[in-house]
Amino acid sequence: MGVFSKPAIEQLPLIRNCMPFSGIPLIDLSQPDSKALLIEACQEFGFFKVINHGVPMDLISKLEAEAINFFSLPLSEKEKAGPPNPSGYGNKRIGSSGDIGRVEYLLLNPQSFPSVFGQNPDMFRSAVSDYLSAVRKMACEILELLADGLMIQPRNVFSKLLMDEQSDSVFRLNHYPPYPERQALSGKCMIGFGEHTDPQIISVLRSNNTSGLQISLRNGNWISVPPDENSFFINVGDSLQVMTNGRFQSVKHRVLTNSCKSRVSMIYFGGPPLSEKIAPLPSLMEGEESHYKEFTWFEYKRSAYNTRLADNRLVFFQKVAAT
Ligand SMILES: C=C1C[C@]23C[C@@]1(O)CC[C@H]2[C@@]12CC[C@H](O)[C@@](C)(C(=O)O1)[C@H]2[C@@H]3C(=O)O
Ligand SMILES: O=C(O)CCC(=O)C(=O)O
Ligand SMILES: [Fe+2]
Repeated sequence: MGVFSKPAIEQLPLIRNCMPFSGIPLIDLSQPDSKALLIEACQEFGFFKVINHGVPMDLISKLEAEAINFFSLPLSEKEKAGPPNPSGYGNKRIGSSGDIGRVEYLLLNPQSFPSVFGQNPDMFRSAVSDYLSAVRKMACEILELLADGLMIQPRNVFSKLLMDEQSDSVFRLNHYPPYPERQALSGKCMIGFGEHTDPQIISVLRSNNTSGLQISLRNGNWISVPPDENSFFINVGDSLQVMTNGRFQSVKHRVLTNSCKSRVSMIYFGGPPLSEKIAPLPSLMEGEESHYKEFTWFEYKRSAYNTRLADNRLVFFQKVAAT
């Protein structure tokens, strides 16, 4: 992969940061009241933080150490694992429509790892695989609680899509180096990962203790999410928005760079099989019209991957309301 030209990245706007927000919904998975809180969080924010999640800390630390090792390699070594389509190393360019950010990353398809992979590919592969099994289990538990909360049966309507052998899930490791020079001078931040919603059903994000993640509230205000390396953050994705006929809404989020510390994040994007029809669940539709045209995950993904990060990808699949 070629070196990204300096002027293009320098043209990224500087953004004024905001105060960390203390009102992010907190779900304790060990508590019996978590169902109702989960539903409220998905309706109000499309985003929440999870504690008592059951993912062993040693799996998280092992993978984080592998990721740090990889990102510490010389660029020429990392580029041997590129480009990131569909799996591999990427640097500054996000997707194929011209988006850029202050980030380097590994995009991994859990089913097919790139063959060139840092210094000890087998250790890396097994750290990713152990982590993903535990995180997918937690994601399924959350989706089953959501089905219970919505009073949908069977309770695995969402989770079975992630458990399917053909599930089209993605895993991403992001590294945001610190950018002290311009930021320190201006007190503003640069875009690490531009604003977007995630197209899949659910995303499970874990980061180290470096800030940067922001979400957009329903009123359009951006708020900073205080980092917490011991917890997970969950995003409602576009597909879950459609399956709930808009009752839950996918959350717009972005990452700003931190002026003095590296941020390392790991995100599991739980997606359905490519052939799966994505449509509102009939049991949620009593007396309601579907807000969406019919489409498969393959059709949505193909369309989404041709859009820019900040685009509203669902707009092409929305039914125009009759007047
Ligand atoms: C600009 C893009 C990058 C993206 C594909 C897209 O065309 C629009 C969606 C982007 C996104 C956001 C969530 C995940 O990070 C991702 C892997 C995904 O499934 O959709 C990325 C895509 C990417 O980086 O290739
Ligand atoms: O790196 C992060 O913290 C979030 C990145 C993100 O939203 C994504 O990769 O889709
Ligand atoms: Fe995202």
